[in-house]
Amino acid sequence: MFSLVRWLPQRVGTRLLAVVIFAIGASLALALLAAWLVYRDAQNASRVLAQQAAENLVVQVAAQFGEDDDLDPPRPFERYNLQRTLDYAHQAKGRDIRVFNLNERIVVDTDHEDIGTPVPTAWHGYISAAMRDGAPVFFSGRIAAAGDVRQLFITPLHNRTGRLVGGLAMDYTHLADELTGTARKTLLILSAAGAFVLALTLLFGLATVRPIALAVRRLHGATRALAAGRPLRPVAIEGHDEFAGLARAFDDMSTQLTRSRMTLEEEVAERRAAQIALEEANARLEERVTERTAALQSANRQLEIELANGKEMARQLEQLARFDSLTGLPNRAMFLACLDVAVKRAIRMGTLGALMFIDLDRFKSINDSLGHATGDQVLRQAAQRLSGTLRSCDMVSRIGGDEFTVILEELGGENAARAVAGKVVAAFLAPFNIDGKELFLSSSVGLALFPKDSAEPGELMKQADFAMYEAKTGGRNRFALHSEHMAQEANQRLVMETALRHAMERNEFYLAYQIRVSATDGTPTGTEALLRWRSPELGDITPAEFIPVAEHSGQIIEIGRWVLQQACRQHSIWRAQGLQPGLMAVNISVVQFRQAGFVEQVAAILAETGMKAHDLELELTESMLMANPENAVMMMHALRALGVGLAIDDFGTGYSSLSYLKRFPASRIKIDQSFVRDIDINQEDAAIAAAIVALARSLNIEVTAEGIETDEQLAHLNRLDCADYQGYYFAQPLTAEDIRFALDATLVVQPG
Ligand SMILES: Nc1nc2c(ncn2[C@@H]2O[C@@H]3COP(=O)(O)O[C@H]4[C@@H](O)[C@H](n5cnc6c(=O)[nH]c(N)nc65)O[C@@H]4COP(=O)(O)O[C@H]3[C@H]2O)c(=O)[nH]1
Repeated sequence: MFSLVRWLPQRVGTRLLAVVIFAIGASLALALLAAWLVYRDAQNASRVLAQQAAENLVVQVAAQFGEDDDLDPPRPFERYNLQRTLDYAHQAKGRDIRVFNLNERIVVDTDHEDIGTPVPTAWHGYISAAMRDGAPVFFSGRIAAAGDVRQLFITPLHNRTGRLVGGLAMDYTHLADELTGTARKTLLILSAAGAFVLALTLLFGLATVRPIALAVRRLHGATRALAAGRPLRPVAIEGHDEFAGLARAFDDMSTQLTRSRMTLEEEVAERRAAQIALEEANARLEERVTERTAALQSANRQLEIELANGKEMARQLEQLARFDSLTGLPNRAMFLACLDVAVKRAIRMGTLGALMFIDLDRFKSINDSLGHATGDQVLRQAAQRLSGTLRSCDMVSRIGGDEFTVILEELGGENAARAVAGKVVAAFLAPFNIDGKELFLSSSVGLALFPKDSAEPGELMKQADFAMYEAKTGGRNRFALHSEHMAQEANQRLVMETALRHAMERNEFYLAYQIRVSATDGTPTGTEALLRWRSPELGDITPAEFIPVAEHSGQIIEIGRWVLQQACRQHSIWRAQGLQPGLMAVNISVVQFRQAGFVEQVAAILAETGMKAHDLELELTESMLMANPENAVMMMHALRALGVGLAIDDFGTGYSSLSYLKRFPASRIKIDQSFVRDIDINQEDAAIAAAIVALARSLNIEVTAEGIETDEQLAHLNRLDCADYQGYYFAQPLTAEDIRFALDATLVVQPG
């Protein structure tokens, strides 16, 4: 049975099943209706028959008593007749009948035992209805309390005059059973069959519809989820029916869909990312395009401005290329071009021209001490002064620094050139007024004539330069004309410069040492290292000759370091030999002093040679310090910090301001030879020497007098308060070897 129930839904569609159930139900309902109708008709028929029988009986009963007779109580005869009539009816037709009076007491009954008993109380209502309506009333009820339910009817009973005298109750169950028995059985069978079929159908329906509904609900839910785009879950209907097949197909489709959706989502995500990246790249591109456009526009504007300014700039560039921006005078390039033309013209025209080189004396120290702004103003005023002094046809140029040139053409003769040079020198005698301050400068002028001295511009320049150098070394504030002698000198300088280049590597230098002695007891207090150059080609050359050349060429830096190293090393050797060399004085050039890292160089040499710093004394010239006093003070402090002594050489020649002297941390002052030379015969020199000593003493600075040659000089100096003496009087500069012996000897100071 159950396997059938399970099998059926697999083969029958839900709708078909519903139709079948409906058809079976409808057929059963129709059959039941038909049976019920038959049963009802049979029942009605039994009632009609029963009523007819009752009416006959009533007629028969009524016929048994008189016209006005009553049934309460019935007369015996009447009762007898009535009883017989009923008994006959009972016997003939099997009908159970009773007659009751108006008091509802049974007066005649086919069941004799009930006569005289009241009718059952349950009948009262039906009796009243029948009496009131005058018509029979059918009902189901019990005759005895413990009896079966019977089909009964009650009908009123009248006597012959028509007066109501009681009622008649008849049990027509047999009749009804006869007529309705078949119909009732049919109805029962149909009902039972219908109930069974319906129950079976319901069971089938439930067994069939439930899984179907469940499957349909799951599938429906899944399709709705699919339609709404929600995540899909497996429908998972087991079995082999259409729903299971559909569910599998649906699950397969869901899996495919999920995969393709995931792929699609990935693709969408990738595309979205790509789109975002593209949009960002686009935005960046746009930004850059905007920036570039702005930059291009700006560059374009700039270009337009530059183009507009182009001509002006070209003009300015040309100006810059040919003219000096500070003074507005022609520059070196322009000057050279003009000189070339001037020389050629002079040759062609047979005239005389002159090239004038002008150098401003003391300009460097003004520039260093008062600053470049002041220096620039001086240069501008110098340019104006020159231009104002000369004729407009004379070409004034500035060729660099404080160097000016003038080209003079068509001169009457050599004297004319001298006259112009004299005018230039005179022009610089007047002070320069810079920001309310008066500055005194002078000029050194060199002259070369063309084509007389040379027809070659380069050579002319050199000649004029040498002449200017000559004027400068000759005491400044003057002019000098180029001469053969000068040319020779210049040539010699050139030769010397060339020879100097090889002097170091060929070991042509050596040091001489001049002893310095104590002014009180004449014992050696130190030595001064003096540089010597013995050139194989040029012979012995004095420092006074070659040091300016070495300074000019810059070779002095290398040479000076060598001197310092050599002197310190020698000092250490003497010490190692057990001598007491005292101080070692070493001359320092202005070029060395200005050199960056000079202090470090001194420290390194001391360390390298093992010499004690306090045994070393560096000699600096007064003019060197005054060239840039501020810087000099700084440098001197740094050197003193090393422990090195500092002597101001040639003191008295450099116009030191006393205020500066106070600030220079010098440990010694050397009175220049020029004051010592005539100290015994020249009162002024003697006074200056005395003043220097007094000043130094007041500043607690030691004094050395140098260049002492005679007893007279010494005698005069002995009256002053010098610490040391130095000069040929005591010792010539000697070789290191000779110094060894000299250091041992005690030199006696001759009293004046
Ligand atoms: N007439 C006379 N002269 C005397 C007497 N006693 C010494 N002298 C000379 O006077 C000079 C003294 O040196 P200075 O004043 O520093 O003057 C030095 C110094 O300024 C410079 N010099 C010498 N050696 C060096 C050096 O190594 N480096 C630098 N930068 N300059 C040096 O050259 C100058 C000349 O040096 P030198 O020719 O050696 O000349 C030396 C010395 O020989 C004397 O009694 N009478």
